[in-house]
Amino acid sequence: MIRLEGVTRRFRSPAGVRLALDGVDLTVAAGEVFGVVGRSGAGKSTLVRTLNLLERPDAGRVWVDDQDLMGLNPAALRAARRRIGMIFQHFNLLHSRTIRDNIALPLVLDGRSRVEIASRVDELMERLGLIEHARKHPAQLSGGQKQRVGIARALACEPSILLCDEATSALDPETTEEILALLDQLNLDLGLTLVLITHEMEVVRRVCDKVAVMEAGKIVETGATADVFLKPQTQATRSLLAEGESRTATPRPVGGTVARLVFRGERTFEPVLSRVSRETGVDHAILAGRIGRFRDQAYGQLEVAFAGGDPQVAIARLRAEGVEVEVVS
Ligand SMILES: Nc1ncnc2c1ncn2[C@@H]1O[C@H](COP(=O)(O)OP(=O)(O)OP(=O)(O)O)[C@@H](O)[C@H]1O
Repeated sequence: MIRLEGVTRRFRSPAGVRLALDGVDLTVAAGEVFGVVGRSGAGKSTLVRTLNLLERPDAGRVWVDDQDLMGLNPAALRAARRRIGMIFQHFNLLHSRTIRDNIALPLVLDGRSRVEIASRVDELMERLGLIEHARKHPAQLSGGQKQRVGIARALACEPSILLCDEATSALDPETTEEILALLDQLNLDLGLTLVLITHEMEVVRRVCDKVAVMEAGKIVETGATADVFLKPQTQATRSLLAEGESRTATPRPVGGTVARLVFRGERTFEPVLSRVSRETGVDHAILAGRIGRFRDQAYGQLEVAFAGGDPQVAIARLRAEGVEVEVVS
């Protein structure tokens, strides 16, 4: 479990004082996959670096597994940090060392015996499909393979938490999917708590149970990913979600009632809209739409203009069928 209370971090530079974190409260439950999103400069990296005190807050508290990290002496903090692994956008591997030695490094620093190190590294290379690369150097591996090495190294001391700072941002879409599937599996197999910092909304949709949206050093919205993404409450979230949306054209103005419909789970695959149309005599034109998956459920979003009959009757029927309806105009 991770808990931040009133965490504040200021940076002083010739340009003045920058408030990177402004009284952040955050709770991440054990075993959760938690995403943190926001624009460049919102404070995401600073936030994730406070979780292991790589960045020491100026004010506030940081608890990890019921330990107050700010109150620990240096030796106790080093021990606590072993329970918190971290992976990075550019992998941060040692280029002069072999893959095997890169993975072994945290165990060597922790003073483990040679026998224990050998057996743990073998186990990690096996789990992450790296056996054939053991004697290679990082430069000989693809981006996806390097991130696997990063993950193996981060898992070496059996952490309960893995912090992922833009871990897929340097990877192509196919490799991103492969690494996300791996993180998803590690969460399920090991009960590992994951905190993912990302600017890619699709990453959050794909793997995160919960999400926090940051703006100017504050968390402006947080909750279950499906709730936050399907019913955003702040402009910051709406504009992040709107980026990369493919709207071929601004819809031509239409008369009548326009509504946004949200289908979740099994509803996504049922012909609810056409059934309601047929039974109520209310037609609809589809103005915009999207279907996809969150980690735990499918979803569909449609913007429709109702035509003919009584739109209120159709809306009441859709709601009775479990479709969420928001009337736009
Ligand atoms: N070491 C530092 N010295 C001075 N200012 C800093 C430092 N680290 C971060 N900042 C400032 O704090 C703010 C938050 O930065 P941070 O890197 O946490 O944002 P971010 O959301 O991770 O952005 P990005 O996605 O671009 O990495 C920014 O205004 C940044 O310029």
